[in-house]
Amino acid sequence: MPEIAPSILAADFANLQRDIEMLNKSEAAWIHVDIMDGMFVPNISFGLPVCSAANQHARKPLDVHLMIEQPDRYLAAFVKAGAALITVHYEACLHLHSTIQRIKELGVKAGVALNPHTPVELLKDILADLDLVLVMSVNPGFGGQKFIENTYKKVLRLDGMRKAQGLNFMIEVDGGVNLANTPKLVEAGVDLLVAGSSVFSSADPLATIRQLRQAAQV
Ligand SMILES: O=C(CO)[C@@H](O)[C@H](O)COP(=O)(O)O
Ligand SMILES: [Co+2]
Repeated sequence: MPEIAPSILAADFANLQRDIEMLNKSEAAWIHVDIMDGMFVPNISFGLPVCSAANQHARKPLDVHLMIEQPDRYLAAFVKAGAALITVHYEACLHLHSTIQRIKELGVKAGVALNPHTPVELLKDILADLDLVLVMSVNPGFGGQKFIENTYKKVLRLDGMRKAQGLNFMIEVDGGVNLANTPKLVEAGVDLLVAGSSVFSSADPLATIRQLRQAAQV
């Protein structure tokens, strides 16, 4: 069943505990944590202390999306800070296979994210090692951007590769996800939908998460 991972990038940082407690009560399956270093992406979000603080209150697993250069330097620290799943960017890893093995050795799930211009076919020889592939549906770095329509085709191709290889990694889509595009994304093969501004900018975030989950039952 497709699940929802609200991104706390769009939460009220001055009331982060309140917003995480709201997510605890919600139908969200994961809490998405966006880490940006101002180098891999042109924005700085927050780092280890905020991830740790979120983890102290979260009763859902943390899905940590590392938008940072040379992520190997921080893998162990993010596991200590509460990550249950760590996703690194294909474009940020020179030795991706080795990075994925290190994440797994640390005892958490391992994912790879692809920027909008990166073809899913480049992952062919590492798919069997992955728990998740994150298809970026905006250019990484900011919340609140417009969904890129080519994402559907990428997800369809990735789902085809998953079936052809008999694998069961999850497909996650991140950026501009809303009630309107959720059904088509699920039909294309998405298992996990990240939603930042569509949840936290809505009048009733709890209801929006419920509606996103319903929209995903296609
Ligand atoms: O990784 C990112 C952005 O780089 C995302 O996780 C955003 O935080 C999603 O925000 P919305 O597009 O849903 O507002
Ligand atoms: Co993200």
